Amino acid sequence: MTQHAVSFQCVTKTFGSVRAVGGLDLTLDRGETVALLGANGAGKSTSISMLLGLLEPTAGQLSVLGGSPNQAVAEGRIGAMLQDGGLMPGVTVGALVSLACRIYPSPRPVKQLLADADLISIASRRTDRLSGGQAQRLRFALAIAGNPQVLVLDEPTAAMDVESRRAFWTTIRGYAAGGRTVLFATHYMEEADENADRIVVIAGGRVVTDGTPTEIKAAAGGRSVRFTLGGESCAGLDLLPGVRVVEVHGGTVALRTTDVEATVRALFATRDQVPDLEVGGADLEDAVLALTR
Ligand SMILES: Nc1ncnc2c1ncn2[C@@H]1O[C@H](COP(=O)(O)OP(=O)(O)OP(=O)(O)O)[C@@H](O)[C@H]1O
Repeated sequence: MTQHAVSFQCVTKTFGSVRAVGGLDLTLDRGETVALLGANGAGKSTSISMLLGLLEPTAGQLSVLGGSPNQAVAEGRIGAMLQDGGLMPGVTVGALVSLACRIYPSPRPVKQLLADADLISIASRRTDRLSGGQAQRLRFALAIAGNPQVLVLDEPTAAMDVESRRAFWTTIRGYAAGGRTVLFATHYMEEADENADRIVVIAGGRVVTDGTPTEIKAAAGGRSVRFTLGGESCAGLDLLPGVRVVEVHGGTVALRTTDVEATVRALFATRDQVPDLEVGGADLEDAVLALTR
């Protein structure tokens, strides 16, 4: 029996002439929280659908907790929150959560679920009267009703404002802290940066980058040092320690560096002055773009 929570081995999926997933090799260990990033059409949703047994791979092997996706779904060992997961209309939040619990062999207690998803105050509200954020919290409760070891979230916070998003991630982190595996697809880089142990970037349904947020930012030379040239030449800036890229816009220079301290020290050693110096935080979005370009 495999140790992996999730394993894709050379998985492909084609729809007619469209190759949505082109040989995906990816394993997730138990207890990991992994962000799946990629441009529109990169194959994130298709991969997630195969993981949940909603689509059959055209070729390759896929397993969840050592068994097939369908087996894991039936046993409540994998739960999911999908982008357009419909909610049964005309019933209350509490009734729908109770109903979901009855489907699974070892569900979480209904009260616990309502508390985990912050639904207690709206338990008697009808599901078709919920705000976008409340509906997402309900989808989250339904996703964890079977107490799954693997939780899959496809752009879970797309309909949420900043505050709801923050509260939602606190809840997810609490759930993941019990040794569960969480895989989430997102377009929000800061969400991946703040919440994932590991970031996997896919393009054409294949992994192009896989590492911790820090590793990915470092690999792309993710920090920037900016200053005003003030009449001085930019010759030699590309030779400063750590510098990977030199960009000059008007009178401003931006250096992308893997070693901010060494770069700044060398700058001061080689110039009389470094006006308007700014050190930019590592930017995951830039890093991912640089690595997928
Ligand atoms: N049922 C389908 N029939 C035909 N083509 C499909 C089907 N589902 C997906 N595709 C195509 O497969 C590719 C991958 O789509 P997918 O939805 O998996 O990407 P994604 O990374 O989830 O994109 P997004 O970020 O926009 O949600 C796209 O080119 C898409 O048009």
